[in-house]
Amino acid sequence: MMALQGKVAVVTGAAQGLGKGFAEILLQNGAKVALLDINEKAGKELETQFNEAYGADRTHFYPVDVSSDQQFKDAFQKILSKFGQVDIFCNNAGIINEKQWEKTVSINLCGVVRGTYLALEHMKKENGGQGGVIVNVASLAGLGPLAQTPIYTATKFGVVGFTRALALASEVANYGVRINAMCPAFVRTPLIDSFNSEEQIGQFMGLADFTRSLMEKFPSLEVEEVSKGLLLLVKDDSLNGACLAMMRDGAGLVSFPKEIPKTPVAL
Ligand SMILES: NC(=O)c1ccc[n+]([C@@H]2O[C@H](COP(=O)([O-])OP(=O)(O)OC[C@H]3O[C@@H](n4cnc5c(N)ncnc54)[C@H](O)[C@@H]3O)[C@@H](O)[C@H]2O)c1
Ligand SMILES: CC/C=C\C[C@H](O)/C=C/C=C\C=C\C=C\[C@@H](O)[C@@H](O)C/C=C\CCC(=O)O
Repeated sequence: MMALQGKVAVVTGAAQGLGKGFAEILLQNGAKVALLDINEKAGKELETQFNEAYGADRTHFYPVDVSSDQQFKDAFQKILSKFGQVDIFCNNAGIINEKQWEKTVSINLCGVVRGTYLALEHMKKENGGQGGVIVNVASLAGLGPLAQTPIYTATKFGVVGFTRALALASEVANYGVRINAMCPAFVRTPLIDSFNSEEQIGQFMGLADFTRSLMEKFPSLEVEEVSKGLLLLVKDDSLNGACLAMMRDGAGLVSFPKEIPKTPVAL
């Protein structure tokens, strides 16, 4: 298991919700944490709260829009200047917006790619790096379709596929970096109210009751429960290319079929 004492972690979308929970559990386990978020007010307030709770200078906030290549790169350099290294990188920032769907893709998928590649360039052994672990936050909607949010679903399937492919590349090329994905079902954060917002859901508002039925099938998890899943994917150094599915009735590592289950058709 990876010891976190003295390690340096980066968490995107850290100002609230799951990202705040992930940052806190990493701090509680001895890591220093760089908080990245587009919400500057909330991020600065959380930096102060965490420094008071876990010791001065254990946390620093960096205002970053993960859809901006330059902002992400600039922040990463500032993090290296302040902390000297990055051992853990959690790409968590994400939104639901089926109307501004290019924005959703740019944040949920492209933002994860940007963060992953920044971390990988720093961590991989062929670049003189010390190795490390990257956790990309997908969703249960990255394993099965969420009818009301086809674009969000596409981004999460993309995060799962990208993570698994890069984990395989890391194994084959011996990068010394582990890359895993988290696939939680509904979690009690402001994000899940999106399904009721015409501004975010647009043409799919008529499917709100279908999502409500899914919320009955998958009762909401608490941030604290999901944060334990992050800790597992960070600490268990046997896990690379793992997808952790998390639902109220339990969590499990997804077993992807070696062969695609299919019904033969005559062509
Ligand atoms: N809440 C759920 O039910 C649930 C379930 C599965 C997966 N997820 C995923 O977990 C992640 C976090 O979701 P959450 O529920 O905590 O949502 P949230 O809305 O509570 O928090 C998201 C955070 O990301 C930040 N953010 C948004 N756009 C950004 C950008 N362009 N650059 C930087 N930061 C940005 C926000 O300011 C906010 O602090 C998302 O990727 C989401 O898809 C959420
Ligand atoms: C409005 C959306 C709110 C939050 C999005 C967040 O990512 C939460 C997603 C939660 C659940 C998604 C469920 C998707 C369900 C279906 O695709 C279905 O096929 C189930 C998929 C896997 C089944 C797991 C199981 O039953 O073992």
